[in-house]
Amino acid sequence: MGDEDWEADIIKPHMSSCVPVFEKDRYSSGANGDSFNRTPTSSSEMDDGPRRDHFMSSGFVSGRSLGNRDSGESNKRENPSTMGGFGVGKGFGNRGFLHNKFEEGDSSGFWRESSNDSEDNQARDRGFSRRGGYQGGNDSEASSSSRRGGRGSFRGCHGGFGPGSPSNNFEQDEGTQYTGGPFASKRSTLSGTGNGDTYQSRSGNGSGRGGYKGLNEEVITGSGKKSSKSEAEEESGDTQGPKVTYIPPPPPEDEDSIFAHYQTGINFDKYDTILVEVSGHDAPPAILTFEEANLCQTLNNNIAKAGYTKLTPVQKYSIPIILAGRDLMACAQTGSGKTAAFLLPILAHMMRDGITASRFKELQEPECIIVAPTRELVNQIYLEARKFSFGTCVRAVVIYGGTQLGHSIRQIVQGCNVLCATPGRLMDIIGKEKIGLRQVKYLVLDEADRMLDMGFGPEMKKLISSPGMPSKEQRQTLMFSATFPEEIQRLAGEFLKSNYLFVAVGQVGGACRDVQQTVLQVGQYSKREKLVEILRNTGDERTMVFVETKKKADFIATFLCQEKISTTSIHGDREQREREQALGDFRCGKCPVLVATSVAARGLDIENVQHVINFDLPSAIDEYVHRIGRTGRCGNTGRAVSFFDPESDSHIAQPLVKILSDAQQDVPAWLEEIAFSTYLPGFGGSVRGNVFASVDTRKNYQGKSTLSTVGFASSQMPNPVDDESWD
Ligand SMILES: Nc1ncnc2c1ncn2[C@@H]1O[C@H](COP(=O)(O)OP(=O)(O)OP(=O)(O)O)[C@@H](O)[C@H]1O
Repeated sequence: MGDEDWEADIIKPHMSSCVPVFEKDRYSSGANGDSFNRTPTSSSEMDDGPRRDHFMSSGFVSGRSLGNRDSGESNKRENPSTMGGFGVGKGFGNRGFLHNKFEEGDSSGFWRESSNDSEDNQARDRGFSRRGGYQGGNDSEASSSSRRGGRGSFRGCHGGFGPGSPSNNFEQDEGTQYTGGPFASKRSTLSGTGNGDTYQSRSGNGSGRGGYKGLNEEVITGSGKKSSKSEAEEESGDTQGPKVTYIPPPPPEDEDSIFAHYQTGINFDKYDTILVEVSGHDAPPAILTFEEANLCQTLNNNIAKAGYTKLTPVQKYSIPIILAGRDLMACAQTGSGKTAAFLLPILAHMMRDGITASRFKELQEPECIIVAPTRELVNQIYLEARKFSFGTCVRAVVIYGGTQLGHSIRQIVQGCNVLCATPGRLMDIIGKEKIGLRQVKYLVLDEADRMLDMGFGPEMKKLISSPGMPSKEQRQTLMFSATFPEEIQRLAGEFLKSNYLFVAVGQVGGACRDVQQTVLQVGQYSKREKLVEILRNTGDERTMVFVETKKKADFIATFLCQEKISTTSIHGDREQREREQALGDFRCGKCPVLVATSVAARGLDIENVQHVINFDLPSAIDEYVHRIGRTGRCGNTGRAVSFFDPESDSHIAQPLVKILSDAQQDVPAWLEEIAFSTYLPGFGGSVRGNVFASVDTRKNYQGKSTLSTVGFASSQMPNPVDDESWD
């Protein structure tokens, strides 16, 4: 099979016609076998048979098996951007209205699979074909449950194109979808029965997600859920299927490790020039220094030990707002310190108000619950919470899916004041009555737009209506993200008091300007070659390569290993142990290349990621913003290169041009042309992921800007205008 066919072929029912030789020992695990950083043991391995076939086979065989051993602000807002504009001198100019070659709904393009990597759902897959790296088509695990059966059969096929009956095993329940033309909303899912020999289209119901694609959620049914089982059940591993036994290693306890941090970059001081807008009534003045926050001594010590000397803009504005007890929706660029912006004032309040010191109890009642969409991210937030609460009686706990439920419970019963959790595991633990909600004073939704969208929104609604959860009037609810599409902002109203404040640092949804963005036109079939070329030039620079599907992540990771580029991968089909190992290998530089799906797009704060490559562009522009935000953090500079394939990516051309323009990046003329040719007059409207909420959307309710704008330092804060009309 030719290179060109590999992606198309994996979605064809005649897949069995491609039965590459399974080379079980090709990449036998080394002592440290959790990553892909192996090279073929002999050159002949690279040469047996056509090279492309070789990649194909080992990509899916070895990729799977390898990876799966258990083993001051300015006083005004700058250039407020107008929606739908392509400003900053990079407009469409006189390009004329070209014939739209990639018309909407034109499904002649390529199929594309959704990677469906919503983190909380991956546990359902654990223990399957990956164990031992190989299973035949008639995967014995397929019988463990009907649902698992379906998966098992697919995995059998996926896991090695083995000697079973792969022709019957084409089944994918992960939301494979067509991408037609621009703004394609057709979302078809190849699904199947236990035998997996049927295509079952789910197009039309938009998978309950309003027909947009690409956020990698797995929770997709007409009711907004993918399967009849709750995410919590799937995540816990406590229902059907093999029990999850993974217990994550405890983080280092020594002070040096707890306070380890990386340096702020040369552009950290430039944060001061970013313009900030605060909307809502009676916003407290911003603070300029940590001292002004009047935090307790222990917190101040911890801040100093963490190496923080200066506040970032989102911290300057959010800390006093939270200290004043107000609800908040804050939008600030990636890597600009949102985590400390909510943790510090919450901890300060807890210290001030006094908390029940941690002690063993079967039912714990935390004062603060922080939810975030991915396991790795909640873990990271937990480490920050642990750092800032060091030496206090506040005990932070983290729980997330893919780990042993008993382990989560054991962590909790020892005492829990601040609970960092993924939604599924949280609901599970609440259901098991290990967590009571009556004492919750602070509810934080990090990556809030993601937490409120169709994937997690239902869980979040369940959470706020769970027995005991104080009403929004009685708790403080805080939402943070780098992106806040309009429709999500509207949904947020249900969670927030009506007088919540909205902080916008820079352009809402804008990309971090410290990231140099390049878009290259690369056809589907040239992407790998281009990728290798770039990686050879970047040498040991830490690089994240984003792809759209889990399978492709394995495939590309294996391919890169074959090219002798030390690579690991992270995606939702990997076991939690493997995900953490992969991240560890990437963090420490053992594998300088991490191939990832969007599961790693948000929040991850990894030192020295110099480079992000969008091998596949995401479907939604907000995802793009988060992905490239893995580099250029905390004042450091970074680079992002995106492969744009006009056949499949034209739907994102328009918002991409806007993101580039707003970040004062060069916009290639060809991209402008594509964007213009796919121009939708209503752009800025309702196509999910292409929405730019340049403001607090409460303004838009009135069709006029009626909110106070207080982008001022504390001493210059004007009185907010009276505006009761919108709340
Ligand atoms: N005031 C500060 N001084 C120095 N470093 C800081 C400061 N605030 C945050 N940092 C560091 O900056 C890095 C990025 O912070 P953080 O992860 O909170 O960003 P974020 O805005 O939440 O990003 P994302 O949108 O990607 O989630 C972290 O390593 C954090 O420790």
